[in-house]
Amino acid sequence: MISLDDALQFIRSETRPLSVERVATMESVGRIVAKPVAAARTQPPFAASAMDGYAVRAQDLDGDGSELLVRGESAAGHASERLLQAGECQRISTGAPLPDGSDQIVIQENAKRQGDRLTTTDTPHPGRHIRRAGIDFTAGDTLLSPGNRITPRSLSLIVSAGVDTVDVYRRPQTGLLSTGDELVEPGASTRPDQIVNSLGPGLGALIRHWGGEPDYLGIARDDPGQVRSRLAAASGLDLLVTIGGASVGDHDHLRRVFADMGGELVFEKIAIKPGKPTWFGRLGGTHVLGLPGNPVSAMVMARLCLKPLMDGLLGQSADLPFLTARLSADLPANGPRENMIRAGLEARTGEIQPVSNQDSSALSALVVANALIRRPANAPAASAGDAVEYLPLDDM
Ligand SMILES: Nc1nc2c(c(=O)[nH]1)N[C@H]1C(S)=C(S)[C@@H](COP(=O)(O)OP(=O)(O)OC[C@H]3O[C@@H](n4cnc5c(N)ncnc54)[C@H](O)[C@@H]3O)O[C@H]1N2
Ligand code: MOO
Repeated sequence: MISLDDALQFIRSETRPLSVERVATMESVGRIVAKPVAAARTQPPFAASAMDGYAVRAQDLDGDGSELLVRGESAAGHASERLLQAGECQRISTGAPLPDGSDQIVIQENAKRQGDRLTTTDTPHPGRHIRRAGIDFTAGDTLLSPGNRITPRSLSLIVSAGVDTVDVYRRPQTGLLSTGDELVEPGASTRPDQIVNSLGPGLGALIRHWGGEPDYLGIARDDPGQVRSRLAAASGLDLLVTIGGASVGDHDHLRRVFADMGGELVFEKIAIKPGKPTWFGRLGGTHVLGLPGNPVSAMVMARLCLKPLMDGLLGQSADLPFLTARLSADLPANGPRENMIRAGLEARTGEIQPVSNQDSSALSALVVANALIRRPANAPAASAGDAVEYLPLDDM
């Protein structure tokens, strides 16, 4: 058995970023940037008013009731053609281009207008209420860098910059294979001795959420021939995730068939709870990650191993973002396996506490939890108030 850290080291050394493809900006949310994204235009493209009011020449203001002649208007989308002359001002709206000759905005609250006469007691402050051209970015500026995930926020940014396409890493094509005679697909009628294949949809959603393209390969029954044909169907994919059949039972054929087909094992068994039977290898050019069938074990190990594996394929850091919090309850000494305790982190107090049900089949407890407390192998008992490492579960 190896440690989680060693398993992650193997995963890192086995994975390389996938090839790069060009996608339309409008379709790019969730993708990982592979090449720097540069602005195709400057924003704002012109000096613009930040307020509704009047564009003036600062030198025309004396702070003592200056009187100006209102001539012309600059509205958003309708730039004024007029050059502002001495003693003149122009009506201007927020976001409208500054007329040539003006260098200050008087907001309308600070002015009194009668016909084409404007009086204001504003003092001269060149640049007041003006957005210079390019205060957001200038054409050619790098807006997004390799490794950045395109979010709704960054989509708005690159659309404003006139970027039509983005070079991103190809999505990992990820096969997903359930195994077991007891499994029934969601929605089908079930006998009392059957179990709904809940991990198929759950892991499929995680694969999509983490930037992959899931390819569901169905349920392989506990039959070596069927397991073989499903493994063969994964050839050509970047990654195959198998569920169940990872342990040592008489009906756990997966690992034997994988070896018969020439699969090369990188590691088997991690000294961790839950998730000990997790294994990792390669079949042809396809990475294979074997997750245990117990639902909590599978979900936890997906977070701990599948996410870093996919991150590696997507040119991302494969590190797990552990944080620190204070315990609000005592913990007993830990055994020889590192323990990932399902826990609730109270955001208000920053305190963390295990949820009551730690069974590796209890999805209800995983859903109540929002974090995993990491207890090192053989850790001594811990007391309320002690600092512990935890992993937030907010991205799953
Ligand atoms: N003698 C030993 N027995 C077990 C060991 C061991 O070391 N020695 N390890 C235990 C641990 S730890 C785990 S975790 C489980 C993992 O077993 P498998 O990966 O072989 O999983 P299965 O036996 O196929 O299933 C276990 C459990 O999970 C349910 N399951 C399976 N697939 C799904 C699915 N797609 N959706 C929902 N539920 C699923 C299955 O019905 C079983 O209840 O082994 C221990 N045994
Ligand atoms: O991890 Mo098994 O993963 O302890 O139920």
